[in-house]
Amino acid sequence: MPASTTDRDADEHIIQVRGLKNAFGEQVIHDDLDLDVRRGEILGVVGGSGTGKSVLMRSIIGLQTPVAGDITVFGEPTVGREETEATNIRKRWGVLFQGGALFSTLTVSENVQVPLREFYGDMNPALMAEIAAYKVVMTGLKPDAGPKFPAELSGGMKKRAGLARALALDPELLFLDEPTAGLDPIGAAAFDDLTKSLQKTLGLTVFLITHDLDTLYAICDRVAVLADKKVIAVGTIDELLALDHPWIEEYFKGPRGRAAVATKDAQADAHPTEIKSRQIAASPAAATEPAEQARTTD
Ligand SMILES: Nc1ncnc2c1ncn2[C@@H]1O[C@H](COP(=O)(O)OP(=O)(O)OP(=O)(O)O)[C@@H](O)[C@H]1O
Repeated sequence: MPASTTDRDADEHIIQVRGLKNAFGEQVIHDDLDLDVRRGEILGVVGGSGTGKSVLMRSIIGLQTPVAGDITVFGEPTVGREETEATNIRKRWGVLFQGGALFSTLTVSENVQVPLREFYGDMNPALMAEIAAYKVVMTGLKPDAGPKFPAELSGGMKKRAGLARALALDPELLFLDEPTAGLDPIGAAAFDDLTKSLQKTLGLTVFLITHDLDTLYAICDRVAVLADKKVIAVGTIDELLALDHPWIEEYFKGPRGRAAVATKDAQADAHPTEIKSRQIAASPAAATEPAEQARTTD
């Protein structure tokens, strides 16, 4: 039987948010916010500090109960679901929280195994360790990172370890909250390349909160702008600039925005047949090298 229009839309939009309202006491964070995230895209989410980017992410993944509104992920409603019903949806996404949020008393391998234990507690421990080792290497860390504790890792390595944990369950959807914050420019660029490469090879959809203009230009298919308690615009950067909105103009055409464009253009000129944001391999070494190039953040 052919899929109905509704089914097709739900399939195309991995995340659908309608009429979202969030408030903490008198402070209204979101009011009548709508957003669609398309299958297979990297959606950058930007907005001034405190506009509610992280609260939006937490609402989508069920850590924040909205005052009003509907959220569907993979076509399934997530607001007000019973824990047991939500589990099947939660298995299909991975989350990298701001700062990595690794458990400091667990090794990298044990951190990566946390979601496996949560959702597949009866899995053979040797298999869990094997899966963890695979995810560690997949994120560009050396195999010997597995037995290390977070305190023994650089900032870039911690982010990769957090990403390895987010990938533990082979998710279809990845949430990244400011993944390049605190990284040096080369480490940040390498992390961007890693994200793009994972999106392509694993067919991931990525919801990416960032303040990093280089990341937006380098890897995001579309960008959603949060302001005035809503998503005021979604589109490619060119589409957003055509809107003539003062905040968007200021954000993308300010000095840092211009620097990000200049970096992108310079690299496109250097590699006219393959427009790569930065020619930095997503290698473990790159994540720990000192800064050598300019990088722009807002
Ligand atoms: N648990 C909470 N209790 C009360 N207020 C909260 C809570 N979580 C977030 N807020 C408030 O909600 C607003 C939005 O926070 P949020 O962390 O989503 O902003 P953001 O856009 O991600 O900011 P930034 O870019 O600085 O990380 C802020 O004013 C914050 O203080």
